[in-house]
Amino acid sequence: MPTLSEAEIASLLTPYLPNAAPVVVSQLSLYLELLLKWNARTNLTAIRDPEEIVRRHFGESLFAGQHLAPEIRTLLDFGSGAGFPGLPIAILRPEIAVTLAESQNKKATFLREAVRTLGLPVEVWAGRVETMPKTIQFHTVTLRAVDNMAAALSSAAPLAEKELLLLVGAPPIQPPGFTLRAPIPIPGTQTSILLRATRQ
Ligand SMILES: C[S@@+](CC[C@H](N)C(=O)[O-])C[C@H]1O[C@@H](n2cnc3c(N)ncnc32)[C@H](O)[C@@H]1O
Repeated sequence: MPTLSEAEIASLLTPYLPNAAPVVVSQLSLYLELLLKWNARTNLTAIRDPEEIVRRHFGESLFAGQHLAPEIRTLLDFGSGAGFPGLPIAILRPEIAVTLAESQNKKATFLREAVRTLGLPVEVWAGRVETMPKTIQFHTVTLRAVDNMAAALSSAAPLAEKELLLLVGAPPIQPPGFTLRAPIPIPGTQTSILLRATRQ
């Protein structure tokens, strides 16, 4: 028996993604079970309550995913941790080639297992973003809850062809060459906002 039924997951997601498609909810259910199993023996996320994982991690990631332009084909999730926001975005928008970059080995190992279990064509870069080939670019780079956001942004900016999509507590300094758009409130939280920075 899954920890939460698919109906319960869909209901918890309603503020972030009304009318989630059944295929999205069933993929998220698999992801939740795997995350709970791994998190019981290795610390992937401090959020342990399944409903909170659905709301905060899945919901906020899917909310961000809905603010991506329809034409996006490539996306890098910088410091993906246990997969947020990149993996729910890959579930929501399977036509996007998503790369999850994560420098901690145990988290990158989990990400590889999650991608295999979910059967998603997602790449995992197990290392620091700064060690990626300098020639690579992605349409959009996402960042959520990355420590030292200023340093992360200066590493992320050259990789973003069009846009940075940030889930942050407060607007950061505007990265050179980008225009910060108006902050978008995220449902269910006063502590973080969604920010788009588009290349000028
Ligand atoms: C606080 S966690 C947040 C994870 C996830 N984005 C989330 O919102 O739950 C930040 C993650 O970024 C990773 N990280 C930080 N700097 C990185 C870098 N330069 N390259 C790759 N991963 C990085 C860390 O290992 C950590 O797992």
